[in-house]
Amino acid sequence: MKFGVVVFPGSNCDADVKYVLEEVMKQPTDYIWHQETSVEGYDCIILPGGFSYGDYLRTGAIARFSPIMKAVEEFADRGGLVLGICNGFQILLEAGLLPGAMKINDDLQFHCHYTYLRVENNRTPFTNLLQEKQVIRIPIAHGEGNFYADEETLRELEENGQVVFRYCTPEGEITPEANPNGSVNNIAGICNKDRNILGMMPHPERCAEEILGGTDGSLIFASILEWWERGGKLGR
Ligand SMILES: NC(=O)CC[C@H](N)C(=O)O
Repeated sequence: MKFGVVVFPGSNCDADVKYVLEEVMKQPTDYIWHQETSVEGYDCIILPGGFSYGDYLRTGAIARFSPIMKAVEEFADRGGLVLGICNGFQILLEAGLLPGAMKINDDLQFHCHYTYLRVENNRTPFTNLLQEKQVIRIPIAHGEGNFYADEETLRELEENGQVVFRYCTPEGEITPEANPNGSVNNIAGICNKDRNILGMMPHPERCAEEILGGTDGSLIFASILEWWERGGKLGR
């Protein structure tokens, strides 16, 4: 399976993602500079974390106009897998590839620490090796992760099973205390209706090896490979 990691000016998790895909998951992986106009030859595109364009205006608001984003959108329209991590999630929202918007964390602080996530939907290419309601531990690092959607959009997200991860306690309870940024309904990650696009604020690439203190992140990448090996089908 061939991965492409898009590099925007200000991306800073691109090398981490490439390292995990190549060294831990053993998959061929290229960087794709944001001024490229094609993603041909790739099976999964990752928009990594960072501070594209210095987070000016709003996070992701400028990067969404990078030439590569048109190719990413067409790739996603054809059913291609797209994973946006943190700033990548923010870019997907700004690009309209996922619904909703990101606000500054409600305490105005940058949060950089582990969080617990409850898996709300394991019937996606990104979560098929996880159990429904399984609690995983993945770190966040952001100042603008306060996901917001209007009532109608939120209802649709919930009804369609598009909420993939929620911040929770270590026991899997959804509480305000477990929510690091004020995100509506404790949402940490969502997918599109077709489930081939996932945006998540936590960083799976930062916990894919024991030496880094956790391996839960590797389950996301392993799920993608599993899905691919099944010929792009879900279910066990
Ligand atoms: N780790 C990231 O992707 C970073 C941050 C992001 N741009 C923010 O909200 O602060």
